[in-house]
Amino acid sequence: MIAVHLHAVAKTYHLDAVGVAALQDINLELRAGLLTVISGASGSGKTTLLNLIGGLDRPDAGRIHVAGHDIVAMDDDQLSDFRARHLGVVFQNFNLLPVLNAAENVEYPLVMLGMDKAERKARAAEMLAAVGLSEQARRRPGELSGGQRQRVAIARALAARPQLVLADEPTANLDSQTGASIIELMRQLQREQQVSFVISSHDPQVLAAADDTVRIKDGRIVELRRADALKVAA
Ligand SMILES: Nc1ncnc2c1ncn2[C@@H]1O[C@H](COP(=O)(O)OP(=O)(O)OP(=O)(O)O)[C@@H](O)[C@H]1O
Repeated sequence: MIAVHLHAVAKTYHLDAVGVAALQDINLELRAGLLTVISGASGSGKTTLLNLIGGLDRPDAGRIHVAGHDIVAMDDDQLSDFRARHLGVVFQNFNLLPVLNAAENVEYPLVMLGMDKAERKARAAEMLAAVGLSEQARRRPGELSGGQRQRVAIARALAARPQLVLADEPTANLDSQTGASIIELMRQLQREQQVSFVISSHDPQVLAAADDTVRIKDGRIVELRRADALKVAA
């Protein structure tokens, strides 16, 4: 099963009169139910690639299918509905809403989906328990450590039971020990919930946890490594 398929994808940003080719001729299939890490130096195009897969940005050329859906063909409303139902997103800087407590942050995407209140509350409690934060449910982000904030963000990303979770440098703002516990948590949830994770990172701890790895350089794929079936099943 293929979670993400990119065919001949290109993206150029225009700054004044100068064009920056952020991605060129990207052809890639990411396997479903695995943890794939996209690595590469700063400026290589990792964030651009995740933003295209997540429908936050649109390619100049090429086709992108996510969970079998052609996301380039969708209009903005269809795309935001698709994102809400099928994708979870984890950011480098956590992106929690500061006025909401941990449980409310996790519930927020479920409100957007129109889920009823009792089900929402139960799901948020279940997700906070899964990331080990039941005790902190009523705390606001400002009262949590960086690692705890990222756990809340992971609970939020998984709350709507998406098929795919995208995480852009999720350990970049954490010390290495906290980063290690976050990647271990993502690994565990990815396996338990059989969800596909695509993570951009140059953190060696994150790379070590990957099934498949894609390395990009100057906007092009320079290496694709796929774990063998034995490791994937382990
Ligand atoms: N909104 C934008 N406007 C103009 N240029 C951009 C924009 N976003 C990215 N770029 C350029 O596109 C290229 C790829 O950037 P991208 O952010 O995807 O790389 P990255 O690998 O994620 O880098 P980092 O690890 O530093 O986040 C870079 O040259 C960058 O300067």
